[in-house]
Amino acid sequence: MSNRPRAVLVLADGTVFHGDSIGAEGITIGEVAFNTAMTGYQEILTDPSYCRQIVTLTYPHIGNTGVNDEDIESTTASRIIHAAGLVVRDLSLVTSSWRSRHTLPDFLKQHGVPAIAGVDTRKLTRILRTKGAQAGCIMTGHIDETEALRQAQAFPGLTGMDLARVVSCSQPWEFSEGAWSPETGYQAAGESRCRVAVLDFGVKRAILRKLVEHGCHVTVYPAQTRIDEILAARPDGVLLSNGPGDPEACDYAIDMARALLASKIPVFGICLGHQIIALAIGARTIKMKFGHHGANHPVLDVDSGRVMITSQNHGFAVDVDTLPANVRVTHHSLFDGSLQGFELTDHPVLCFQGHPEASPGPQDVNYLFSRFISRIVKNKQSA
Ligand SMILES: NC(=O)CC[C@H](N)C(=O)O
Repeated sequence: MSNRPRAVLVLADGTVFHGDSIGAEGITIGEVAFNTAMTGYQEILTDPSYCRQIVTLTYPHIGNTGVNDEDIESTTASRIIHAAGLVVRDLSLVTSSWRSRHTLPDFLKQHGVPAIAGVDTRKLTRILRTKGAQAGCIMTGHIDETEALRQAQAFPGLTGMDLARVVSCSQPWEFSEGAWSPETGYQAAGESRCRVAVLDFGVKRAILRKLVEHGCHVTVYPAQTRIDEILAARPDGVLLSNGPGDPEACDYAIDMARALLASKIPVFGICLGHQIIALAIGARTIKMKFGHHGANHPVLDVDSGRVMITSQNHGFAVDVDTLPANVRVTHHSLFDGSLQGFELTDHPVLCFQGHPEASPGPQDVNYLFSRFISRIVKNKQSA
């Protein structure tokens, strides 16, 4: 037994896991999700899409490379870690990376996020896979298991929760950071070829960087920005970002997307953005049993017949049976057949459920950014 302070993770079904506290002291509740990525705990913790979720990493040894200043996905200085809590099997005793600035426990403490180590994450994952996603509570400091169970059971669940407006920025702002290289760090934006408006539902920095890398001048807008304000800025393309919570609860974004589709501006929807566009055209979304969270999910690119290994993080999905006739399915999951990508036959719109920007994960579907930019260039030429 270690001499670290104790912690418990209590699931809403009453299962109790004992372990060590490796983060902030206190209590946190959220939906417990498991992520199978072998690397990238820093990107995962700071991805705004994990708001109100307690992340369990199935890879057993976590913290080895510490935390650096570059791999933070959050765009807001006021909230760096978005995950509600962290569950790991084994915390590395040693931190080693030339970029490391903090240890993982120090980072968690600094940002007030409770975390537990020493948990049998295989057992936990099997429970989540078998019974489906459920709420949980991590409690550290003074531990009262009955109270932790009460709190876990009181979590209302992510269905119906609009979290995009919670994590979004409050003012429009410009982003100009390009790709990272070990020699130069993040490169400054070069000359821009087009102007892209990004609707921030909880956007990851990696998405913004990809746009800059492709020669876009990027303006980021709050989730509830009115369509007139976006169109008044005359963007050449619009990106609807990833984000946390239930897409169906984002009625303002669905209305905005519907109005956007009435224009002929090229649109790219990623993850929550993909779901919002699907809702705007009359399809439905459903809560998945335990979602897709990982960096090794095979997805079929229907056009090329090639299998892409993708980064995924979603708990809701578009119901493929509710798609209208003007949808052309471009990608589907080879794990469970769920919809992964579509285009519209009557509008330059492309949508992807996974994460083409990776971060963490493979870069196989990076080509969607080039496709979006070539649509923009084509549209500009024909205007
Ligand atoms: N990464 C995302 O954008 C997630 C989208 C949505 N919140 C879901 O869980 O399905």
